[in-house]
Amino acid sequence: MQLILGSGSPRRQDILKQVNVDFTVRTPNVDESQIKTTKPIEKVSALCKLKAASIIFEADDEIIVTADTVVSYKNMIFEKPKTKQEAYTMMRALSGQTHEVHTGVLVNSKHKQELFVETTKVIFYPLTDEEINDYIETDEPYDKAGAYGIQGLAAPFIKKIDGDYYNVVGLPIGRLMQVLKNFNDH
Ligand SMILES: Cc1cn([C@H]2C[C@H](O)[C@@H](COP(=O)(O)OP(=O)(O)OP(=O)(O)O)O2)c(=O)[nH]c1=O
Repeated sequence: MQLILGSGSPRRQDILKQVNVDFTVRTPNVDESQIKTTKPIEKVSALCKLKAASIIFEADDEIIVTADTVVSYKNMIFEKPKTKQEAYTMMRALSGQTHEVHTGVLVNSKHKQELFVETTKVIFYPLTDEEINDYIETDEPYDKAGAYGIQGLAAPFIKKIDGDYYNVVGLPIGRLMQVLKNFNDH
């Protein structure tokens, strides 16, 4: 079996490296705007399927893992902010509140697919305008769902999490390894 990480996300690659898993990267190429659903679980599920469909098997024994992460708050989905204004709005909404981070993961071989969605609750401390404005001046928000990186400069904003930390960073490694352990390729 050869593990292919179907993701260009440096965080997902770092998490797999951290646990000494051998893998190669194949970056998906998709137009995420095709997926119109406003339901977060449906959305991450559809997006990891779409990403998987854009990656070609190069050998019969490959297992290709794709993932997608969104933040949901009330009835809104927060993806990557495109502008400073969007990043501000997301941080302002999350300030002092509880939100959810959902990561969909698809494990795909030529014979079998397994999809799951892992959810982590995150509680933010109340943030001042100065904290938000300083943060959105950094590069950090713009390639991250919800406009923050728990693993970076946003660490002090976090009051509490309930669930898998690695899921917030983009890859729920524990659950993924459980699936891979039991993934019978026949
Ligand atoms: C909430 C949060 C998200 N993120 C990241 C994880 C994901 O990389 C990103 C969400 O974008 P995704 O669309 O899930 O993934 P991606 O575009 O980075 O990579 P690819 O499609 O090639 O797999 O947000 C953090 O790094 N820290 C956080 O605290």
